[in-house]
Amino acid sequence: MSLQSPHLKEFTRDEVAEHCRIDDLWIIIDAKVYDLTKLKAFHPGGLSVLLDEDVAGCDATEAFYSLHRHEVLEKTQTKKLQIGTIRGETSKLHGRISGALSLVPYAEPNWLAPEYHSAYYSENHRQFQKAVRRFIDDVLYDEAQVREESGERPSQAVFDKMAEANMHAMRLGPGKHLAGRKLLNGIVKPEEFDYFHELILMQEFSRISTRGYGDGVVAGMLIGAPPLINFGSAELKARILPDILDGKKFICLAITEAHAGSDVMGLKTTAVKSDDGEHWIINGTKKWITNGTFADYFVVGCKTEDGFTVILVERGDGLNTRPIKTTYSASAGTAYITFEDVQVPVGNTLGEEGGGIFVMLSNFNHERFIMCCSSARTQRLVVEECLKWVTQREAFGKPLHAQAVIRSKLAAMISRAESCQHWLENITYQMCNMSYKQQSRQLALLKSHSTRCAQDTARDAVQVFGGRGVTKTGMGKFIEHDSSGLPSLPPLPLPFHLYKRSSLCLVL
Ligand code: HEM
Repeated sequence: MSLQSPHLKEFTRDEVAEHCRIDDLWIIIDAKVYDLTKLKAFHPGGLSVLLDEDVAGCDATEAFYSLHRHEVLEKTQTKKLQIGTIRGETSKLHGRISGALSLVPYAEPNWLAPEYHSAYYSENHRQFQKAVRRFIDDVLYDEAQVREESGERPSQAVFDKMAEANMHAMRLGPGKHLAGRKLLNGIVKPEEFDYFHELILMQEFSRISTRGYGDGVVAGMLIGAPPLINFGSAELKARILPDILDGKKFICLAITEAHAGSDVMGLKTTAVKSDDGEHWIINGTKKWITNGTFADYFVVGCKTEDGFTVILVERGDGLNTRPIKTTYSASAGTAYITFEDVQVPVGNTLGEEGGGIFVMLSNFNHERFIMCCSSARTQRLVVEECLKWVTQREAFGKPLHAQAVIRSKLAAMISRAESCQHWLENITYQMCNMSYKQQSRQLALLKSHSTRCAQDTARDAVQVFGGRGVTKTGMGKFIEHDSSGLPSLPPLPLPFHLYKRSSLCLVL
């Protein structure tokens, strides 16, 4: 049975060739016939390129793919331009297939490639990976691309679907917070969920390749909820945690200030006890707070009489948030926060009064782990984009990959991605078997290694893509996205801004 849409006709190549004029302009791309007569006035690449003698009325497949991403053909406006197909021929090229593995070499961690073996992953991990990929492709991917650009935060519909699968809870890693929850339709039992499941989850999330939206999907919870889980009172946890894990309420970590960032003891926000000793009165500011614009709860680092104390503040009188513009998308909800005589019950203190530094440090290992997962997977995406580009792009009469200098860069990128992934898997195995305290040194070293590799790979990718590596749309858009914010590293063909990505920063 033919799946061809009824409005599409069949043509021979000779018939298409007759339509090669400015007022009657057809082309063939991958056995599909497009009428570009109306597009020509709006084509971002201009008219003259469409009238070239090897484009107008011709098979422009190669010319098209050397300049456009496949997604251009998937847009509704482009689909309307298709008038038919070439008789006796079928299309061979397709875009992303939901849930599928990439066929580009090195685009997937090698435990997912059929020819490789791994001592770390069980059959359950493999089933879990398939289900998570399908979920992310179906539920998050398209919205992420649109909202990264518009700056809107992730929709409540996405949060709800994530909650239904218990994604929010799983993203916090193994632990008691999973108890009694049905994880991704029951694919893994809460007590069997381990750090490899978490690694898979984090890496599959990184594939959406939208930094702001990615952080908008509750990065605040990843760093804000652990202090509540580990140091909050039973009453506080029972009242607040379920709504957070169910995606109904949002929490963030509010430590950094305009005055001090990593110098936590230099913070100026104060919390002073009320005369009756029942409340904290908080005054001060916080800056660069991920998810702050939409959070309901703020885990706030304050200067107190005894030193540094962490307090959970609920959105209310005296607390105001406003968005601040950053290198990445406003989808992340990055905020500047002001506290003016904000009154908080003393029962909202997390951990000991004056013991805030311990509360903060206690989650660093896990944060490092998350960053290592994301950094290793993002490098692989860059490798995939580069491999696709050097294959389809021709320069000096041959594909880019025929140039030795390009092959050398690709080899270096691939080696870096492999080294980060394999060290990560080894550490993940240790995490499944070591105490939390024992894990810290290895994780800190891996984070340093992985983020440096990511910077080198971003720099090489910009060189492979040339001007497209600094262009927000088109072929190099993911490379620009990944490298924007990085400080210039010589020798570069063009100046570019370098990147400060939470998952790629160099702090140990
Ligand atoms: C279905 C047919 C086509 C559609 C819908 C289309 C659409 C587009 C779009 C959306 C862009 C902007 C890409 C971006 O930066 O995001 C673009 C750019 C461009 N297009 Fe097309 N195009 C088509 C066919 C062609 C063909 C056959 C050629 C001939 C070689 C061509 C040449 C170009 C050029 C030179 C650019 C500028 C590329 C750049 O800035 O790097 N287009 N086109």
